[in-house]
Amino acid sequence: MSLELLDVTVRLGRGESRTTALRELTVGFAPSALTALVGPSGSGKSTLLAVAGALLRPDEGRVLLGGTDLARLSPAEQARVRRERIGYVFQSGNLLSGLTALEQLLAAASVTGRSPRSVRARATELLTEVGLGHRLRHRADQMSGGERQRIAIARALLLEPEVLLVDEPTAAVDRERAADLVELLMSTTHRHGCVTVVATHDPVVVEAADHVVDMALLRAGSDSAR
Ligand SMILES: Nc1ncnc2c1ncn2[C@@H]1O[C@H](COP(=O)(O)OP(=O)(O)OP(=O)(O)O)[C@@H](O)[C@H]1O
Repeated sequence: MSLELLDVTVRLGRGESRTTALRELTVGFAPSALTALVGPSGSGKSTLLAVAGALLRPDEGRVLLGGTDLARLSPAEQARVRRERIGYVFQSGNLLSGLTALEQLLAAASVTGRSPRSVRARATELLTEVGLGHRLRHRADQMSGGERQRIAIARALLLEPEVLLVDEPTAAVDRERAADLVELLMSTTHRHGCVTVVATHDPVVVEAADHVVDMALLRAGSDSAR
């Protein structure tokens, strides 16, 4: 199932700080592919992820996931799409305070109606894949930024979303770990056939990606895909 933004315009802020963050932007993201979203600071990468993830309703334009226009859904329908179809790995992490790494994943699964028991083995496997197998029972709020980011990746992958939106996944980790994370995101994308969009400045991600979309070129009216 592909994800398309058609003629999307987003204005943010009020009064003097009012900014057109995205202007008449059209871009498509293919399933079973990881797209690196690059571009200078302020070019709209985070805004694009928010619109693509039904976190922000565009002022104009359509956001098509399969046949569904996410921009036209009611707030309740958008919430359901967010819960059931989209995985987010954002810098803030949005982890729950007081819970261990493993509990973060089990709690996320229970929100979508899966029993903790049925997902425990898979959650353990994913945390091991992101290099936290030895820290399953450590509290996430006592871990580093990079470790918390890795928990957020494992949590998103556990729910096997159709769309995986990732903001700067390698910003807080060392080079070796960055390569491992990219490999995990790539293999998961290809295995599950999801649409993966990764906003990044990191050449490690750009090199590995199936496609690259440059916000600077999009704004100029075209996009670069390879
Ligand atoms: N709440 C807001 N109010 C007004 N303008 C905003 C707001 N949030 C973002 N902007 C502006 O919208 C534009 C796009 O911002 P966005 O955060 O999407 O860029 P980005 O490419 O993700 O940047 P970075 O690489 O620095 O994270 C920028 O010009 C930014 O200043």
